[in-house]
Amino acid sequence: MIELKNVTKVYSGGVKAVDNLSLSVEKGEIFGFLGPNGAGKTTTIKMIVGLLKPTSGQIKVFGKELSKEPEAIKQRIGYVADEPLVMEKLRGYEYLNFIADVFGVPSDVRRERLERLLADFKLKDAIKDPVSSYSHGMKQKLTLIAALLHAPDLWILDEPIVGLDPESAYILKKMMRKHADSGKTVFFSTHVMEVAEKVCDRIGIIGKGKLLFVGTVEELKKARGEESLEKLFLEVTESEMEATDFSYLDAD
Ligand SMILES: Nc1ncnc2c1ncn2[C@@H]1O[C@H](COP(=O)(O)OP(=O)(O)OP(=O)(O)O)[C@@H](O)[C@H]1O
Repeated sequence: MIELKNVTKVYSGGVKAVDNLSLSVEKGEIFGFLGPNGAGKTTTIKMIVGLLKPTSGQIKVFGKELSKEPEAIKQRIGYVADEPLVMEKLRGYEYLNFIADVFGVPSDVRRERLERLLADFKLKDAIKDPVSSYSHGMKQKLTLIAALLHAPDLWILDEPIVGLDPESAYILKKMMRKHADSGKTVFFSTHVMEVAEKVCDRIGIIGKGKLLFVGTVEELKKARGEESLEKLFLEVTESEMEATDFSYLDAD
């Protein structure tokens, strides 16, 4: 479904954000992409959705080479960025209709899907309001709905859970499971270990642009011992947090 082969991205300033990364994500799975801040998750995701070009390496999605058939691939992807960027001057429904037009969603299908998605994410009441009046979480839900409107085969979600209220997070996790169980694919990044542990079929851990682990959480635990995923994550990414002395924060 997604295949990255020796993918490297060096930004113009010289930062090597992704370093010779090879990874396969299978059809029908929820794949969680984990890594500390600045590890290269967003850069990888932006390359998979065709927003950034790799410096070297090859990316295939749906068995097609991204550099050769970008449009055909993008039509089948639903992408949510880590920062909800919505045209603020539009009203919610204007934005969603604009996106549905871009993806050519027929009006009857659009109406039905919108009805369901707006109800599920409790955004029905706000849909007539200008996006500029939305909270961060509401904008996030709007971009999620926009990404799912054309019923994409592949969902690519950059930090989709943080910022959502518990009910919306629960609904999204359920939707992700249903999507994968119907033979489709979900690739998402997260910092939240609990989400990764509960929701993902497999995880990939990235640190300083390099892939440090790929497999199931059980495999990770087997390889490293029965620790909490959080502790394993810190170990794998060689975090120094365990050894840090925080006593300087205490009052005398
Ligand atoms: N446009 C850019 N130009 C130069 N360097 C960049 C650019 N975008 C990201 N970087 C650098 O590339 C590295 C990887 O960043 P990236 O945003 O991919 O990490 P991330 O894992 O998504 O982090 P976070 O969890 O904080 O969102 C970082 O060192 C970052 O400073």
